[in-house]
Amino acid sequence: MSEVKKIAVISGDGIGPEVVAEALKVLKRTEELFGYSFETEHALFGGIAIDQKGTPLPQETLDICKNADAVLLGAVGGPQWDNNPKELRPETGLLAIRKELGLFSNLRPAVVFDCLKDASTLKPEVLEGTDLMVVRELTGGIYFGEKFRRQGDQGEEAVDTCVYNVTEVERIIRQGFEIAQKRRKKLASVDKANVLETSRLWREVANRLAPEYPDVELEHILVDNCAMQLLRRPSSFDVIVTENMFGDILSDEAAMLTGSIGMLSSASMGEGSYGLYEPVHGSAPDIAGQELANPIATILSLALMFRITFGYEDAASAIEEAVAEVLNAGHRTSDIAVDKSKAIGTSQMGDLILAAMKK
Ligand SMILES: NC(=O)c1ccc[n+]([C@@H]2O[C@H](COP(=O)([O-])OP(=O)(O)OC[C@H]3O[C@@H](n4cnc5c(N)ncnc54)[C@H](O)[C@@H]3O)[C@@H](O)[C@H]2O)c1
Ligand SMILES: CC(C)[C@H](C(=O)O)[C@@H](O)C(=O)O
Ligand SMILES: [Mg+2]
Repeated sequence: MSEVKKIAVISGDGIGPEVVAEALKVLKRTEELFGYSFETEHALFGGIAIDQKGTPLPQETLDICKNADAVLLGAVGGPQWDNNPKELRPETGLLAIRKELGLFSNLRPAVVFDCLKDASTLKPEVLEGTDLMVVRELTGGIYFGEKFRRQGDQGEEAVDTCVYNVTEVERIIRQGFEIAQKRRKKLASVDKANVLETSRLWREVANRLAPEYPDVELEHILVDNCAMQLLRRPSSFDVIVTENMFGDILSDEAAMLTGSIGMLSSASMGEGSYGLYEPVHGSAPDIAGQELANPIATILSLALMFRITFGYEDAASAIEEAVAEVLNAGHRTSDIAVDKSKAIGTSQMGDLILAAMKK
């Protein structure tokens, strides 16, 4: 019997509980098939925590996460909290949990499944062979800089500051190089060095580190051009390393290469093997409670947890192969279905993936 691994489970808001429920079914199936043991502990987070505990990130939730080996997160947010003051917003909790757990590196793989090429809005021949990884800096930049309002000469002003120190930049760019070394050895460092001082520091650091990774081909690309090239030549990208806000935007763009944001998984890491795993998508209030959510992003995030935090490559591959098998057999949730009338629901998709899992 293997050692019991502790997983903190945060369902959150909107479709969060629906997609996490499917991932937990897969977790249980993994125990049965491979003999691994997991202990799960559920914690309140986001809008539901604001309603029940008066804060998006209760101390108890943070403690449960810190005591676990990994965290599985659904999504947070919703219109009912959109007009709350900053400290009572679900998204504030999301930034706080990333910071508190030291998760500076957010890995967002975007892989185009052959059978889903017709689900994308782009031409299939453009998507052919696309398999890229966005490495997004997650605990710095404009998300975490000082923010305030003030009175200016022409009325009220709002200020968001973007700060990066050299240590923050160096550790994430090293991540980019190291991940590229294990892949196709191409690194696109994305910045706005023609305008932003933080980006000029970013580029200097990338150039300084490059000689330490002579096997990796480094390309600098401005973020506006990168947004365009992602649609023009997506398959030419291997690893993209970029700052917090650019990574947020480019990863949603990359989602559409795969057909839907419901396909995009993510891992948020610090220095060690501890990680938080969540789909890239949000709480999708427009489809919540209707069995319409695609659970694959969350299920694939669980596969990333098995691979990266626990080193359970067999279980990770079993999940990924089961997802591919179900998609190849033509099953689709409505976000990736060409013929929406044949689409299946959230739990049906989860059940099919379970059934397809093999040792
Ligand atoms: N990590 C997170 O928890 C996270 C991430 C992004 C947004 N949010 C929050 O979620 C709320 C909604 O944000 P949004 O609408 O901009 O982004 P969103 O990702 O929730 O939804 C964007 C669109 O994609 C669709 N979609 C998303 N996930 C899907 C899935 N699994 N299956 C099928 N369709 C899916 C939605 O129906 C919607 O049309 C906001 O409160 C936002 O702050 C949270
Ligand atoms: C909800 C929001 C704060 C979050 C982010 O911008 O990081 C989300 O868009 C994401 O991509 O995880
Ligand atoms: Mg985002």
